[in-house]
Amino acid sequence: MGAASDARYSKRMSEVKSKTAKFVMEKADPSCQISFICKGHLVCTIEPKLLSPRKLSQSASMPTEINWQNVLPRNSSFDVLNLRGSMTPEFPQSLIRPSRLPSDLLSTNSNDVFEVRSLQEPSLDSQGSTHEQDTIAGVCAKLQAALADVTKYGVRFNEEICKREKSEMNQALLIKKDEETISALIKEKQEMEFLHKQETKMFRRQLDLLQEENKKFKEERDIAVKEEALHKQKINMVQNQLGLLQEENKKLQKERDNAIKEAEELRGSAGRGSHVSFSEFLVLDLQQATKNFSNSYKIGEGGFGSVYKGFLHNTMVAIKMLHPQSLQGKPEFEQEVAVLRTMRHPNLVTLLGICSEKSALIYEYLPNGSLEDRLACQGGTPPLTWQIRTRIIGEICCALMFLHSHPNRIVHGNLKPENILLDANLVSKLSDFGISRLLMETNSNTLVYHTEYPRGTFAYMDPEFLSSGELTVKSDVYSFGITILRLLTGKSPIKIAADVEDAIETDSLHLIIDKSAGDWPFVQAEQLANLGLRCAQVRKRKRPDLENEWKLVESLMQTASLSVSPSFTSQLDDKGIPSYFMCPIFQEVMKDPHVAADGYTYEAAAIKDWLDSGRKTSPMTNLPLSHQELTPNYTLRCAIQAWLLKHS
Ligand SMILES: Nc1ncnc2c1ncn2[C@@H]1O[C@H](COP(=O)(O)OP(=O)(O)OP(=O)(O)O)[C@@H](O)[C@H]1O
Repeated sequence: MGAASDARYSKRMSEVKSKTAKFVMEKADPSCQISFICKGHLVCTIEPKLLSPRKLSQSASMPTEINWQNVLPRNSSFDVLNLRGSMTPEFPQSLIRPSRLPSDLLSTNSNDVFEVRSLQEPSLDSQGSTHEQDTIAGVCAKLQAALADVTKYGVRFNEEICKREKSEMNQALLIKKDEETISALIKEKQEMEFLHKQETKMFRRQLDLLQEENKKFKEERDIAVKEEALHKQKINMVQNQLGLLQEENKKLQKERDNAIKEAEELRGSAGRGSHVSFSEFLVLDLQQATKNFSNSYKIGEGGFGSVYKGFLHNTMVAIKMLHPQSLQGKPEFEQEVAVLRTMRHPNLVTLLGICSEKSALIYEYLPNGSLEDRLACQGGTPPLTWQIRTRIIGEICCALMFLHSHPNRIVHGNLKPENILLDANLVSKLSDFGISRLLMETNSNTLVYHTEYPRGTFAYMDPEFLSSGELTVKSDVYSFGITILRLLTGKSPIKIAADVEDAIETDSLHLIIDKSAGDWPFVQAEQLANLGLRCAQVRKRKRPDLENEWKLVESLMQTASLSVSPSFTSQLDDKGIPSYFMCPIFQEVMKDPHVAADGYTYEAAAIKDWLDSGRKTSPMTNLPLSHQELTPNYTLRCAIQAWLLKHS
């Protein structure tokens, strides 16, 4: 049994310390051998004493009533091991054996106990022995109960010890793990430090490189800044020089214009030269207007060259550049300039100027492109209505009559929808005078231009001009006829006259009229078809004079109620009258409008009075008039009449 609590153990300990142990030592049966232990160490042993038979009987009769549970405090650290057996008077040493060493008692095996075996001594007398036996049996029973308690307690103790040991082992394991983790962390830290050192080294190297680069960059930037400053200085100088040159150029242009004016004044009315505002442009002007002939400014390409859109002297213009390698281009360029600079008409494209250095022609810009493109609805534009088509026929008729009756007697020579351009209000203007010709009077009093190389667009070309090389006003009438049929049917110009003729003969004209133009009134359509066919006769002598057809054209325009073109109505004066209808001299709505040599339209009586009074300059521009001829402006007259009808 325990000699004392573990806390009190020392190596020199040789006797029991606890009260209970002392009590047991004193009270235990002398036959018992008891070993006292503390913290697993044997402290002392009391040996059993051999008793005399009397003493033995005494002791046998003296019940050993030790209730160990009562003796030992429950929470005592003093340990009572499992004792089993019964007290005997004789307790031979050989019968007591420690089954295990005290340290082994940590085992939970309930059999790990000191075993005490009692030997039943034979009784001395039968009565006394029976009583004695009963007493011993009772004591034994109590002792066994006590031993059972002790066994239970011991098992619990063992369990407790096991738990502690396990937790200690776990702790040890945890400590081991912690140690491992710490060593791993230390290793990692060392690696990190190593890497950090390496990175720091690299970073320093890079920093050095960057600093070097930065230095270089700064040096280069300083040089660039200096160069830029120099460059700017140079640009300023060049700009100043350019400004001076431009001013000088303006002066020169002014001087030149004045010189031309003077020359023309000297030449008098015989002069056929420039009299309307017409300029010579610099290549620089054109470059600025077209962002150096950028492709995004290109609007067309023809046999003559490329056409660009541009903004020149606050005006939108179209610039036609002659192909540098074009052989025919140069004479065409000169022809176009010769014709257009002397003429102004509402249905002729206005030539604003030229750039001789680049052989460029500068026109007013016509935003709706060519009639051919609009008939083909190129770019998704809506189809032209029959009313607009009828008006265009009237306008072109008017332009041709103007050209043919001009003092210079001009034949356009290349009339076709590609050469009819449309302004913002779809008012048509005849363009491309490159192969137009001034007619000469022949011996037979007919006006003809003769060439061995007839040029033009085959489908629209007068067949007699093709075969004879004789260009006359009737050549334009033929082209005009084909253009009328094309506007009426929307068909290709090749064989168009034959197709329309067939349709009329077979009463199927309605089938070939262009439906996209809307509900063309049949009578009107038929009249136009017949007019087209008359003009497109193969024999020129069968073709009509346009003046003779004008009445019909005028009535067609009026019926179509189109004569008031949007361009006329768009500019109304305070009384709501289109300003184009007013005579610039009389300031009244015109009844008989006529175009003068300056391109402006006047009331016939007003301009005649002006000229008869001896004045030789334009009432609008004050510039000399190249001639005194007056041409009726039929389209305008038609427009005025329709407008008056509507507003009466
Ligand atoms: N004044 C203008 N305003 C707007 N566009 C124009 C103008 N002049 C020409 N164009 C555009 O440029 C295109 C080509 O012009 P044009 O037919 O006059 O060139 P060209 O070289 O004389 O052609 P061609 O082969 O008929 O001789 C036209 O179809 C038209 O789209």
